[in-house]
Order: sequence, then C-alpha cells, then structure tokens
Amino acid sequence: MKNNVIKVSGLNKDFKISKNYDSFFKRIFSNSSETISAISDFNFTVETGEILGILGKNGAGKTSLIKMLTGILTPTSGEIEVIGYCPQKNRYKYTFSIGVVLGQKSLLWYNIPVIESLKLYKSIYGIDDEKFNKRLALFERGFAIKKLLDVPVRKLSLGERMKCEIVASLLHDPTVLFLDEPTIGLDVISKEQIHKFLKRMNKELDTTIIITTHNLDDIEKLCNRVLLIDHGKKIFDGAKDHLLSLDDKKTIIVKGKLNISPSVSQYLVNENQNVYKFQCSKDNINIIGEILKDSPEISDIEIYNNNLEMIISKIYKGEIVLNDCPN
Ligand SMILES: Nc1ncnc2c1ncn2[C@@H]1O[C@H](COP(=O)(O)OP(=O)(O)OP(=O)(O)O)[C@@H](O)[C@H]1O
Repeated sequence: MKNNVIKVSGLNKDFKISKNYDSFFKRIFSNSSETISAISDFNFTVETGEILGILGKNGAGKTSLIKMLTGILTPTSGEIEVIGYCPQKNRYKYTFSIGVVLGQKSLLWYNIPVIESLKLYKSIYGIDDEKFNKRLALFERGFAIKKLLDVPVRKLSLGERMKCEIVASLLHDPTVLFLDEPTIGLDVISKEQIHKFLKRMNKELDTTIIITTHNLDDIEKLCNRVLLIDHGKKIFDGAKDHLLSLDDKKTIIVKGKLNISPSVSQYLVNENQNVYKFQCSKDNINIIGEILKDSPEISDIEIYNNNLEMIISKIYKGEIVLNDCPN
C-alpha cells in the first residue's frame, strides 16, 4: 500500500469582491462587497505515484485549488498537507520537494538562454554537477531539448517553451509535480511528447502528478483518476474508467438512403439530409445488421464509442446526473 502524499480536509477558499454596480462611481465609493466561494469543503487524499486530473468549466475553481496546494494562495479555512508540509507555513523547504508549472508564470528568464536559467536553478537547489548532467541527459532523451538550451526563451515557440518549463520544474527531482494547463495551445506532436515524457517520469521515478486541464486528451492519455469541480464543489472524484462507464453507448452514423424498420427506429436520434445518427448500448450493436439488411443504398457507416469528451459534455449539460460525491 502506498503513502498519501497529499491530504486535504475541510478546504475552503472565498474571495471578496466589490459589488458589480452599473455605475462606475457606485462601484468605487461603495463599501459593499460579495463573497465568491471558489473552493467549498474539499476533502481528498492523493497517493504516491498517482496522476490526478482536475477538470471543470471556466471559473470552476481549478487554479484556486492548485494555488493553495502549492502554497501560493492561503485557504480561508481547512487543512492541506503535502509530503508532510503545510504549503503555506513551510514554503522555503516545501518548494524543494515540489515542481510547479503555472501557465501564466514562467520559470525561465525571458531574455537569457534556457541553459542559464537551468544553471540558476541548479545553484538554488544545490544540485551537484554530476546529478545536473544526468538530469539533463534524461530530459534530452525524453524531450530532445539539446538544440533549445542555448536559445533565449523569447525566441522559443510555445511548445518548445512548455517543454523547457517542465524541464526546469523537474530539475531537482520533486516528489510532486503540479501542472496548470500544460498543453494549452500546443500542437498534437508537442502534446504527445509531453504526455509521453510525464508518463515516463511517473513510471520510472514514481513522481506524483496533479494536472488541471480543459484538454480531455491530457486526461485520456495521462490520468488514472479524475477530480471534477463545478462552482467550487467537488462533484466527482474517482477512477477515469468509472467516469467512462457512466455512458457506454455507441454512436452509429449511417450515410445513404435508408429504409428504417420499426425495430431500428427506436435507436434513431437524428436524421438530416440522408445522414442518420443512431445510439445504442453495446448489447444491441447488432442493429447494424438490421440497418444494412433493409437498405442497399448505404454510402458510408461510422461507429464511435462515447468518449470522455462526450461524457464530460453531458455532465456539464446535466444530461448525466452524478450521484452525490462523497467528500
Ligand atoms: N484573486 C481573485 N479575486 C477574486 N476572485 C477570484 C480570484 N481568483 C479567482 N477568483 C474567482 O474564483 C472563481 C474560481 O476561479 P479559478 O481561477 O480558480 O477557476 P478555474 O477553474 O481555474 O477557471 P479557468 O478554467 O477559467 O482558469 C472564479 O469565480 C474567479 O472569478
């Protein structure tokens, strides 16, 4: 059995903001404010070596949560313990045990070559030459960053910069890595490289990874567990496979002229200009035979499993209702 590296109990974060009056003067001179509950009564633990994906719509509370876990924000109430530290109380020592990549805040200095920033972190973290070179060789194998090291950060593409940010965050071999939307705006190849590299760090070094994202591909490729937030509340916390099992329907798209028999019509959900969309469970997939049998003029047929994107979209729209999530 593995240890819990993160323990969160009764965590709340409120923000006070001034009321949004129509009039500019009222807004400036009024004392009244309202409270936004960004995170409300969170309890969860994370085991060593887990890759936890935090999902939620814009403004759900993901960044507030990750900022509290990394010690950047102070909770309104509740307890956080990460690798035995309270992030807000032991910040100096704590930062030696974690890696953090926040989208808006770069770890690298804009005008100097990447290697100079890495050397600076080498001396901050007290990494000796041998370990530093070993780490660079490891990153080089995973990320092919050699040719990027002498380039000033301002000249890197978004994908190249993100790879170097991740390298900087992992230089000191942290136990837990926090990533806030690491693949935002990246092309498919860069995303793939980042997924592969993080998987490898997790597998070989047992690095625990906490990742907030809107990119469901990050969740599909990386995470074994998902925490879903809605309006500051935890609405799902469990295995990704459990989330996928909430809707195991198949979608069948058929193009052509169809004669729809009564036994098939109950599965028809949409019909538009000779394109027909059927949905069925995997137990009645044999309706395809029925469709083909009665319709000789079919030009194309596609079958999809409902994926995470469809399921999350249905949860956001209220089409899948989650049972109360135990806190
Ligand atoms: N410093 C702040 N002052 C006031 N309100 C804030 C502050 N930071 C966040 N909020 C509010 O808290 C709520 C949660 O914000 P947060 O940034 O954590 O959401 P998020 O899930 O990360 O959103 P996104 O996906 O858009 O980045 C929002 O209503 C936001 O407006």
